[in-house]
Amino acid sequence: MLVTENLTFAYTPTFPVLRGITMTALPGKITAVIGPNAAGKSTLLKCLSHMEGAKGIVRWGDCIKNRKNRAQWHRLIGYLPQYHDMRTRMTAFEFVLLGRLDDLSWRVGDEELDLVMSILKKLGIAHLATRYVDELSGGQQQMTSLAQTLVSSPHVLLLDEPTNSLDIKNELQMLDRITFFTKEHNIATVMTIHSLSQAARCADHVVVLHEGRVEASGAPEDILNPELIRSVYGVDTRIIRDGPDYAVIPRSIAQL
Ligand SMILES: Nc1ncnc2c1ncn2[C@@H]1O[C@H](COP(=O)(O)OP(=O)(O)OP(=O)(O)O)[C@@H](O)[C@H]1O
Repeated sequence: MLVTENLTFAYTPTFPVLRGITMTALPGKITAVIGPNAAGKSTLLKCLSHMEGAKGIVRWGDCIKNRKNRAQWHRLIGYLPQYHDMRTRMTAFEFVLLGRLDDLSWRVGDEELDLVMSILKKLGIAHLATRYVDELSGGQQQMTSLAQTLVSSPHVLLLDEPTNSLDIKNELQMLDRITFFTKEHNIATVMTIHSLSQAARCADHVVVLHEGRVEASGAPEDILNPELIRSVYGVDTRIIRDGPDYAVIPRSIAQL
């Protein structure tokens, strides 16, 4: 289980961005981190990855993240940032293979090549294998980056707005594949996402961040209600639930 206890972080001393975050993310489950712009969602993922150090505790089982075990921590984590630079003359296959860099020697074995191809197939992008990544569309680049993140077989998957720039079909496909890998490989997935409807649809657990604090957390159906959304986002909404379908419909800016 990924655990954070009282996680506190500031880019500049006078402006704390994360203020005592305590949360857990279970293997085989998707934890969606939601909240308004600038709430601290991306910063939280950076602090869970090897990128930023923070006060408080981040641990995976008995392994507590610290400066000395950066390499070990790096191997546990697959991190897909919000923005990734794909301006490189490399095929999608080569780009994904780079995700195995820690395990590659001077010769790339058949096992590595098969693994890359199998991930591309499972993500439905095998047809992109020989295309240059700098010539792919935003959505295709997003999928290719996810493949690179998954190919290192992480225990924890940190996805920062993975559905950014995807059309509705690819958004569904992306979320379904994230769900598949999370369950199939028993990964603890933590994902930031702006669509409350999609968060409700695919997450097992939701953490609501507001001004760097956890405002609420729990199963989507237990916590995503118009009162909470009004107080966190300042928007009046209507929620429609019909079997597995869950839609959060924004109606107007709330008069607070
Ligand atoms: N590198 C940085 N240096 C200084 N301040 C930063 C830096 N990155 C983010 N911030 C600030 O930290 C706060 C939280 O930013 P963060 O990107 O974590 O929010 P977010 O919830 O992911 O927002 P969004 O939904 O807009 O992506 C914001 O006030 C932002 O301006």
